Amino acid sequence: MLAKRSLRTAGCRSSNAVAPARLTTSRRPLDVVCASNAKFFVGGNWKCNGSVASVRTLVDELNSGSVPSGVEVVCAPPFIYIDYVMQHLDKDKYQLSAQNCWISGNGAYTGEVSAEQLHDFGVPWVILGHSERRSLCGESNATVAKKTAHALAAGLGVIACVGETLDQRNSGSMFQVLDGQMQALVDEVKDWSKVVIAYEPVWAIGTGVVATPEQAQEVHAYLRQFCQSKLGFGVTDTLRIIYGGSVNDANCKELALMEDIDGFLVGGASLKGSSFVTICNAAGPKARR
Ligand SMILES: O=C(CO)COP(=O)(O)O
Repeated sequence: MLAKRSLRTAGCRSSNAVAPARLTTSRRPLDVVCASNAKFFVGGNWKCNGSVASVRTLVDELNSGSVPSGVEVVCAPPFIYIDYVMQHLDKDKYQLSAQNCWISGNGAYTGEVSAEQLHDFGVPWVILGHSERRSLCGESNATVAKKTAHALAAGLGVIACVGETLDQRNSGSMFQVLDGQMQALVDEVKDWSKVVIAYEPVWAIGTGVVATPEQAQEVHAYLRQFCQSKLGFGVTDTLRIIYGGSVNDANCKELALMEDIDGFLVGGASLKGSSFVTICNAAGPKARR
């Protein structure tokens, strides 16, 4: 494990929020590290939501919204709607992402979509290691890391997700869990220039219990220092570490102010065009031309 620091866990935003229990560790404060110099990054993970009609409406809403050119915005529809979204979403504002891909190339893998196929079809990004795939589909750290390396080799950019459960946070194993998830990636990934790390605490996903800006900042700084110690400043200078978990149009600005938050991965609020566009505009001075 890396440096030691204390965790502040009070102050969740939702009235029906269940705040993760307070805990302290004997961690030392982290060295100050610089936040990423790359563009602010906002991803919309539509998950397994939508219909032909609702996707059409969402695409229209997104196209009518104004997004700063200094923010990189990526939308991740379910596979079945990618073609429609590719045809109709404004490419000047939005890029496309898949939500998953297979661990290797084309072959006898019924029901899967390969990174090579995504690249061939013109999809530049893929989300890998989302906690829903880890918990519901049994994807291990090693699987996620191998998928990431394969997708990068196939030419995709990867939004690689990490994050702890509430039990792990409360029992004090959060940093070990994050270390394990990150180390697996460090072991497999050779070129980090097309990797975005999404810190998504599982207890904040779809719960309305957003991490406080301080909670998110603390983990982002930890992850950045982890990468700095393993990969060097050359990588962390441009590595985006984005936050996901109950981000919405009301809480995004406050989170975006934190030094080490380089963007967001948005679930529920990405299904409403106006909310997602507001989140894309939360970068403030972090939006780089
Ligand atoms: O899982 C998420 C994005 O990948 C976050 O989902 P919510 O924004 O709905 O909490």
